[in-house]
Formats: sequence, C-alpha cells, structure tokens
Amino acid sequence: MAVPQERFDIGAVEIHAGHTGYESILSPAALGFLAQLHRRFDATRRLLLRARRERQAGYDAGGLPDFRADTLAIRESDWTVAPIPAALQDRRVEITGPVERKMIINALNSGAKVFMADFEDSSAPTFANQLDGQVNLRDAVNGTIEYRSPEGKSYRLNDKPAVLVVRPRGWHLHDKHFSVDGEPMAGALVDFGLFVLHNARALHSRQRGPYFYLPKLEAMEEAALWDQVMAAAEDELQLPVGTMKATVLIETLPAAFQMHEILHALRCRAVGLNCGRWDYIFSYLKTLRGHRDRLLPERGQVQMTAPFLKAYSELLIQTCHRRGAFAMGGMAAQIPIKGDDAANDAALAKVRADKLREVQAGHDGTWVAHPALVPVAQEIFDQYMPAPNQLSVLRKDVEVTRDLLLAAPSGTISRAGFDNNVEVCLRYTAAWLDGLGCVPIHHLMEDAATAEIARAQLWQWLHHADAAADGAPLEFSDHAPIDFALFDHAVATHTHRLRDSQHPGAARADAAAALLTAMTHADRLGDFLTLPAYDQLA
Ligand SMILES: CC(=O)SCCNC(=O)CCNC(=O)[C@H](O)C(C)(C)COP(=O)(O)OP(=O)(O)OC[C@H]1O[C@@H](n2cnc3c(N)ncnc32)[C@H](O)[C@@H]1OP(=O)(O)O
Ligand SMILES: O=CC(=O)O
Ligand SMILES: [Mg+2]
Repeated sequence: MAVPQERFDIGAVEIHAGHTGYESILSPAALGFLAQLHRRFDATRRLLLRARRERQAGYDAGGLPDFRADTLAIRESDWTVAPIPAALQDRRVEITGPVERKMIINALNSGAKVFMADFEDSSAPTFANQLDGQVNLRDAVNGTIEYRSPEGKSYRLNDKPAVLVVRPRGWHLHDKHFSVDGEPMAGALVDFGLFVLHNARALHSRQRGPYFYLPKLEAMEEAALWDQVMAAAEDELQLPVGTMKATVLIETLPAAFQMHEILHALRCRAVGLNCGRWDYIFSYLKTLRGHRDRLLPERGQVQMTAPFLKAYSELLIQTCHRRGAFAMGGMAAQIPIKGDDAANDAALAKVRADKLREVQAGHDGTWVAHPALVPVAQEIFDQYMPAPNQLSVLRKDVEVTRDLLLAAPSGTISRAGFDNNVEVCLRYTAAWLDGLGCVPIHHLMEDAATAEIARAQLWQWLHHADAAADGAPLEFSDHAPIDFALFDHAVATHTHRLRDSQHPGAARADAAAALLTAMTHADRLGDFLTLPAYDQLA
C-alpha cells in the first residue's frame, strides 16, 4: 500500500515483545499510524472509561439505567442512517470465529453471507494471536491465504467467500505489547489501526469494506469516538468519508437505553445493531450488581424468551428499522455434537427454534458459531425472509418501557447449575490463559461473554446469599444454603479434575482457580475477568 510514510511519526510506538516475523505488519508506516491514533484518541477513551465508572457508582448506590433526557430530540426526530452498501444488503447468516488461519478459511468458505473475524470475545489476546490474526486477515483480503494441516489437508479460499467484517477489542482493554509516550495503547486502536492500514484500500477498491463490528459500547459518546477514529483513518488513507461501515453490538444494559443515539452518532457509517445476548446478560448482572431484587436464575434458564430479553431484542428491531439499519440476531450457544445423533438432533433443534424466533420477530440476519450451523440457520431465514432483509417490518406494535428492560426473570438455582458455573468459568479461564479464547464445554460454545455470565452469577449469588430482596436467604432449589464453603469445594474439585484432564488449559488450572477464587471472594464484582487475567497472559 502506497501510504506516504512522511505523514507518520515513525518509531513512536514501543513494542514490548519479540516481533520477528511480523515486520511487514509492524511496518514503520503502520507504527506511525498507530501512534497517531493513540495521540489523537486515547485521552478521550480514558475519559469515557471514567464516565462508565461514574455511572456504575450511581447504579451501585441504588440508581437504575434509564432513557436519557438530553437526547430526547434524537429519539423523537426523523432521520435515517446512510445508504447501506450492496455487499451488506443480505446478511441472513453470519458466521463468527477467532482470527486463526484455518478457521478464517473455513469461515470464509462456509456459505455464510458474512464472516465476523473476532479479536474480542473469542480471542485470548496474546501478542502472537493478535499479530498472526493480522497476517491471516491481510492474506485473506489479498486472496492468498492458504493453510496445510499437520495431517496434510490443504485449505484455500473458494470463489465465493463471505464478506469480511472485523471485530476489534472493546474500549476497556489495553494492549501491554504496544506503548506510545510510555502509555499502553488501547487494544481496539491496535486491532483497528493495523487492519485498516494494511487492508482498507484493497477492500475499498473491491467495494467490500472495510466493515466492522463494534463491541461492548455503553453510551453514544463511545460510538462517537469510533466515528471520529474511522473518519480520521479515512482521511489519512484518502478514502471517502463513510467508507468504513459499522455494526454495533448492543450488548450492555446501558446501551439498550441509547440505541437511537448510538446509531445517530455513527449515522454516516452505521449499518445495523446486533443483539449480543451473552454480554448483555453479563452486563445486566454487572450493572445491577448492587441490586438484591434483580438476581438472575441459573444460566440455562435465562433464555431469549424471558420478558427482559424479548423486550431488548424487539426494541432493537424497532429502532433499527425506523432508522433504515439492520437488526441482527445473536448467537445460539449450541454446536454440533459428534458421535451422538440424538444429542446432535436436540442441539440443532434448539438452534432452529432460536433462529425461527429471530426471523419471525423481524431480525434481518443471525449469527452462527460453527460452519455446520450455516445451512441450519439459512434454511429458516430463506423460508421466512424471502427478501434480502426485513427493513419494512417496522414493529410499531412494540412498546418497551424501562421497567420491562430491567425486570429480572423468575427461576431457580440448582446445585448442578451452580457447579456448572464453577466448572465453565474455571475451564474457560484456564484455556484463555493458555491462549485459547473459545472452547467447547459440554457441547456449548464458551467464550469471554458466556464465561462472564458464569462468573458474575457466582459472585451475585454468593454475595447476596444472606438475604435476597425479600429478606430471605438465597438457597438452592432443593433448599440447601448457598455459601462460600460450597464454592471453594467446587473450585478445588474442578481444579483437580482439570489438572488431570486433556482439556485445553489443563496446565493453567491452578492459575485459573486462584483468579476465580479471588474475583468471587472480592467485595465488589470486578468489571471484566479478562482484565486481571491479562496480567498473566504470556
Ligand atoms: C458471545 C459471542 O461473542 S459469539 C462470537 C464469538 N464466538 C465464536 O465466534 C465461536 C466460534 N466457534 C468456535 O470457536 C468453535 O466452533 C468452537 C470452539 C465452539 C468448537 O470448535 P471445535 O470443537 O474445534 O469444532 P469442530 O471440531 O466441530 O470443528 C469442525 C471443523 O469446523 C471448523 N470450525 C469450527 N468452528 C468454526 C468457526 N466458527 N469458523 C470457522 N471454522 C470453524 C474447525 O476448524 C474444523 O475444521 P476442519 O474440519 O477443517 O479441521
Ligand atoms: O458478542 C456477542 C455476545 O453475545 O456477547
Ligand atoms: Mg460479546
């Protein structure tokens, strides 16, 4: 790419890792570009993170999220997002996955309309994972990506690859391997900056991007920061304003109250919102961590049909379609089960039911976690969505109130549900510490978002066990008490089992146990598991 190097402050980024083999990705132009992004935007990012902490302090003191008074005009006035490019007009099935070389090829070849290449929930951000991911994506964009497995199987792109959409890390994560002026860079700016510097022009020349999914936003100001970052990158790379397009995950409780505002902040480049259900449930737990009257039942009982989740997804559809943007569905956690036809049929039936609910509600497309699920989701969307999208389904019937968005569903906590949360959190954290960001556990896809639900629930149940809202102690469905002794015992049991197993992360079982124990015993529910875990990531 002929980026004029004199425009960049070359050498301004310090790299704290051996980077042999990545010289072409970490070129002087790329490092200069990263330094510029950091100097222009990182102070604002830090202010926005401080604003998150201040809002959370209000929720911890008894306050609740609400629709904003100062943005009423944005919600009530008529406006739409900019026209959506042809490459994104039909997004009925999107496959997601980590930026690992073989999986990128498999995902692009999967038959899905879109591949969301993930530097976030399904990535453990080791230096090698992030940088290999950049190499792999550059080769994929160039069409030269190939892979040969240890068994000798060859992989290359077919002639109809999915459209690439990249998800950089969220605003909350720093990257300890890159610093500018002595400050660590934002992971989001590293992922975004390297990707656009190496691929934006090639994608633009083919009218295929660059396109992004933006994770874990909590407020319209955070969306506005992304808009400024993208506008600055377009300027530097001499691309027309609005070339870079964004689909925003609505996956935090505060963001559910600002859907119009988030689309408005990005209106020259927003193409849709997505129901990131797993982080949304985690965010519900975290935002309301001080509210004893809003405890959630065990993970398996918190379904998208629960009134608070149904309301959130329907509000998202109504909001998007009013603004001419796509309302994307989310991820069912079931994955194919090998060697057990009955269990596999049951898992696929759950995926089908989830996709049917989404398409009938008015979603324009959905996510799948595995190539074998592409035809499953596609069959449902083809049957119920003959047009490329459902923008004309306005859902004027939907009336969502603050109370509905905040209403905790009823349900129970079983000993098995408690124990499963300990096991999932422990095994996921261990795998993450070993560099794997997404793993199958008991035939479900587990990533940073799903594991966070398990962690947050354990904290919530244990810290509110002495008295829930009604003053009665929280107990299991068989009336046994929920207490820390039980938790400590479950951690010890699962750590022992993991250590002796072949599961991913077995060698990191003790480190994962120490982290889970410390975070669960702490007086305050920590913001993200991946923040303290990152200190231990090689
Ligand atoms: C909450 C959220 O943020 S959701 C978004 C983030 N999460 C994800 O993207 C989940 C992505 N999915 C995955 O990582 C995997 O499917 C897992 C870890 C859940 C299961 O992985 P595995 O147990 O290896 O699956 P399995 O053995 O059935 O894989 C079969 C083949 O499909 C491939 N495959 C599986 N999932 C994917 C995927 N998402 N994308 C591309 N290829 C995939 C495997 O590489 C393997 O390929 P091969 O036959 O050529 O060797
Ligand atoms: O990112 C998706 C989610 O469900 O979380
Ligand atoms: Mg998420």
